[in-house]
Amino acid sequence: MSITQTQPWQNLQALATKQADVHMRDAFATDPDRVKRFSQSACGLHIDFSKNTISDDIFAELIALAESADVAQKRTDMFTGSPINHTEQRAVLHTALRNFGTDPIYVNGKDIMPDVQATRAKIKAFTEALHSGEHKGYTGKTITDVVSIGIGGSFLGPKIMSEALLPYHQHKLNVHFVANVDGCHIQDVLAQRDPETTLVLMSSKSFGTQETKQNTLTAKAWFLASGAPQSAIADHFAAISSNVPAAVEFGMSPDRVIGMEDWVGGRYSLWSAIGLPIALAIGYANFEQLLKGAEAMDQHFQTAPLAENLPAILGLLGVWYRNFQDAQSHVLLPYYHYLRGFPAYVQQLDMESNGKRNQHDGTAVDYATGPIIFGSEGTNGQHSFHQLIHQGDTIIPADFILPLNVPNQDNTHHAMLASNCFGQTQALMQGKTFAECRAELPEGLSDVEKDTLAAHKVMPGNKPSNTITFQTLDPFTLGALVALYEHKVFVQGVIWGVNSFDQWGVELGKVLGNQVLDAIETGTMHPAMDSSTQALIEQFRTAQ
Ligand SMILES: O=P(O)(O)OC[C@H]1O[C@](O)(CO)[C@@H](O)[C@@H]1O
Repeated sequence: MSITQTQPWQNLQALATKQADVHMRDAFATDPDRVKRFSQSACGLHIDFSKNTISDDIFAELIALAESADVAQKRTDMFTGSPINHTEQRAVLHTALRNFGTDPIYVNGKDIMPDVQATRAKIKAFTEALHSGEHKGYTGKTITDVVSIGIGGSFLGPKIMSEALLPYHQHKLNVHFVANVDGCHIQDVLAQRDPETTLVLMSSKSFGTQETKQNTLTAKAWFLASGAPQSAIADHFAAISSNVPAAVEFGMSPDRVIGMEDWVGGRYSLWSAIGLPIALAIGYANFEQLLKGAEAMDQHFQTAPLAENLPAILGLLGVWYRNFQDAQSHVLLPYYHYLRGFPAYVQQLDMESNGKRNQHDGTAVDYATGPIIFGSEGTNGQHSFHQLIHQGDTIIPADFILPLNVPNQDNTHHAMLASNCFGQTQALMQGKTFAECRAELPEGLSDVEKDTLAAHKVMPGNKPSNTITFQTLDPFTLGALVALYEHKVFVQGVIWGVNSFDQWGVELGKVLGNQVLDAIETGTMHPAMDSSTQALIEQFRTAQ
């Protein structure tokens, strides 16, 4: 039965019609306890979700919807290693990577936890060998810089979490991240490096990604062009991949390749060896805290009743806006400079997971699924796209994320940051009426001028937002925050009946891209190529 046939879904459709006449402003005015009922805390995170266009009835129906979609059972299936990524016949066990318990977790009858612990030990050993200077370059110098090459999940997690935890950097190594195949980036990064004190870390789950392989080949050529012997590759190149044979065939020394499992999705892989660059930046002890924060969120997700369950609440609110309020997108607004990359991280996590249109049995969905995710750091966004969020004709649910304290805090700056964060949520909720706008206009204007200007200044309000606060963004809290969004996405995928763990849609562009590359190199167009693509290739070839 499609989710749209369930009673909760039908009830929510009816409630949505009723809710259209309710403005949050009035809801707050008549219900002083609203914030108490619509706030929850766990794992050091506090979520105020009272500024949402929901009532108690709507919230109850959303919980019922999750029960009718059997979120609890699907959650257990994931945590216990069932092959829920059915189109790739794989388990989904990024949660095992941050499990510090002693219970076994079986995949195809094999307890995976000893391997998980062994990989953590390798991450620890590799980090300590570089931090202590034990691991030296071929000329005997200490490694000072790591160039981490990867893309997508093999780049966004490591880079953005390292950036977010800058106050926890150990300053033993400088870690540089390269993703794009645009040669400018790798050239710029290598131009500043000394081959004798640089280690290149190649991260690719599949070991089949063009950009990562080409960037690593360029780094290898740079290294050897410096006069380094081939034998030195083992000291200066390492890899992380689930395809260890391919890494070795590519020229990596076997003892410099750390494996990862195929039951870890790329966009869920920062907890695996793919997270090594994070450990290199913040130290293994802090990396373990990152894992422990996510473990705490896993335990909360597995045990908290749905109505008190942070990931379920965020997931269901997203479903309310996507399926009952015609929202197309969701904006993430971290009011913390170090978290400025978080929207980009969640973009891959959410859009590559739920940007799907088929249910498990293959039938096409007849309802909306994954939203467009975007965002930027606060207060910067206020001076660019918030105008549309406030006065545009579309609902854009927003997550405001704020640490209550920051390292080396300047109280004046931080109070201003917080005031803008909370003020934005209030303005979105409250809006400004025509009468309020008109009353403020200067006397000298005519009635027509006042009416016209006031109309332009009206802020409809009733715009939804969640506010996520926490004491400070330490590694534990960041781990919990990331796992919160992972499980939010999971809950939505279950409600929409899609497979959140494959990404078939990325393949065609790669195949056609290779055909275009062949045509660029040889001048021979692929027979099925359209005239536009052929013309673009011709233009490019002529310009070389
Ligand atoms: O780690 P890999 O296999 O190089 O893949 C990189 C990224 O490319 C994708 O497959 C998309 O093309 C992502 O899912 C993945 O995170």
